[in-house]
Amino acid sequence: MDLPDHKTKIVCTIGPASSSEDVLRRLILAGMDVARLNFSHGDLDDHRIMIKRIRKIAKELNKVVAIMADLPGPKIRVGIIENEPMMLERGSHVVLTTRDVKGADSVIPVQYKQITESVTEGSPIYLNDGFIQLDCKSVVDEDIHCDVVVGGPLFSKKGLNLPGSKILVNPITGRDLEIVDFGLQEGLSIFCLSFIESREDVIQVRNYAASQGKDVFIVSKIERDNAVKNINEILKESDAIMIARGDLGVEIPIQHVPIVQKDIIHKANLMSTPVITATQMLESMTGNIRPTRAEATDVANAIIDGTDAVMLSAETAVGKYPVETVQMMAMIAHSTEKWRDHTTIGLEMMKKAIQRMHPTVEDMISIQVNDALRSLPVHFVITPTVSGETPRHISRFRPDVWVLAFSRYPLTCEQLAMQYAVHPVLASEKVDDWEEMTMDLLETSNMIESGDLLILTQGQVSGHGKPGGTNLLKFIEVK
Ligand SMILES: Nc1ncnc2c1ncn2[C@@H]1O[C@H](COP(=O)(O)OP(=O)(O)OP(=O)(O)O)[C@@H](O)[C@H]1O
Ligand SMILES: CC(=O)C(=O)O
Ligand SMILES: [K+]
Ligand SMILES: [Mg+2]
Repeated sequence: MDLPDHKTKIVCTIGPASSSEDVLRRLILAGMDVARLNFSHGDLDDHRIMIKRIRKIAKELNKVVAIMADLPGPKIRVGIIENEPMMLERGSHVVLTTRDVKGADSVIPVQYKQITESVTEGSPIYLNDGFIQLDCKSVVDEDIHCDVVVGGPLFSKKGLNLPGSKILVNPITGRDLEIVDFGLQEGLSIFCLSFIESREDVIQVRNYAASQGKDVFIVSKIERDNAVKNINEILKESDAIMIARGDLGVEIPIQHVPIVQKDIIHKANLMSTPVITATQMLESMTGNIRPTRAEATDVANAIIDGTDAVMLSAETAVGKYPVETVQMMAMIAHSTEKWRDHTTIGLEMMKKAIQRMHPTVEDMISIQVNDALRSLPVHFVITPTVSGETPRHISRFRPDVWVLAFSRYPLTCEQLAMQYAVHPVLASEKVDDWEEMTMDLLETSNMIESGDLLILTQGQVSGHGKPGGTNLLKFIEVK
């Protein structure tokens, strides 16, 4: 068993720059915990190949690497631009059209047919993550006439945002459900829902999978104003949250993003819901070997805010330095986490907040484990788990020792790969004495020595493998 020297988890978007076996292997060795497949790009056959390849290499390296399918949702995109990039000049006039044409001569095709109903005179329209801004002047049949307020180069398939306008399509599209079918067939369980607005959207996908007899792990992407407003109800229904700052930073005023990030992370931490901070974290490393000071600080601040995982998009999908970017992220995490160990303010705040919210037995166990970690020189926390609940509860306090989560269930291990300070380990089906098994493993891996102190959490032996039953805390001194 190899433990990294940072506890923040790293999510990498896989794309042309990272799809070879060699790069994937180096990404995993550099610290990739979760591979994100963005189903907005590539076809299902490409994704099938990637799933097989990632699984094969993870197995060779004996490492849990989760695969996360990010569904397109109703993301609006421009179509194909003939001579890329199309340069949009400030003050000039362009036409967005739903006609089936290629982009040329200031005419830009858009795939979302109802855009002509969504916008009216005065509606702001953003392209390419908000870098280009248009102002709607008039809608004539299938054409939207616009002034360019902020210009720039436009490439094919870039996103289009309409903050403040009503989007006339359900956040969960037919295409999304087809991809869920595909993912379930390929043995995936983790799905990211793009542009959701309410708990109903999450429930729809969960019920859809349940109707096929499958459990899914849902990562709700917060990238619309309504999702920010409905964060409490969305958190209750979701298994994880992603702060998808790319679209979020256009859908809400960009100056609100930092505080929304802190607020959502805090709420997710209290509920033991893992949270991923995404987009532009080390963006300049797409082309450069070093990040900017602001980017390095952004990664560190997200960790200090309490994020479980940090995510790379273009940096690993299409960047020049995918492996170096992951190494950089790991170094920033390592350095930042060392600082966190010197503060207990977070622990006290978390304890008070949890005690105000009707704590359960599991909440109290997690508080006691973390209290013990502050007072005693504990080496590891060992949490045999069925659903992953116990390690998640303990992890939310951001402990400075590893929580070793042993599970018989491969999907539980994958789902724990995005959890701060939790190291999932796939255990054999046959284990019945967890204490004996884990002690043997730690000894043979030379991870413990005589006199070391460990904590083991245990549930009632019900024989049903029913999750949620952890009610014992045991201190073990290594003989
Ligand atoms: N599988 C892929 N194939 C080709 N390019 C990809 C792939 N995945 C990502 N990219 C590229 O990397 C960039 C950043 O990736 P990212 O996943 O953030 O996509 P996005 O298009 O901005 O949309 P989203 O809002 O869904 O994240 C994209 O603009 C795209 O050019
Ligand atoms: C990741 C993503 O979808 C975003 O940042 O918008
Ligand atoms: K997507
Ligand atoms: Mg997005």
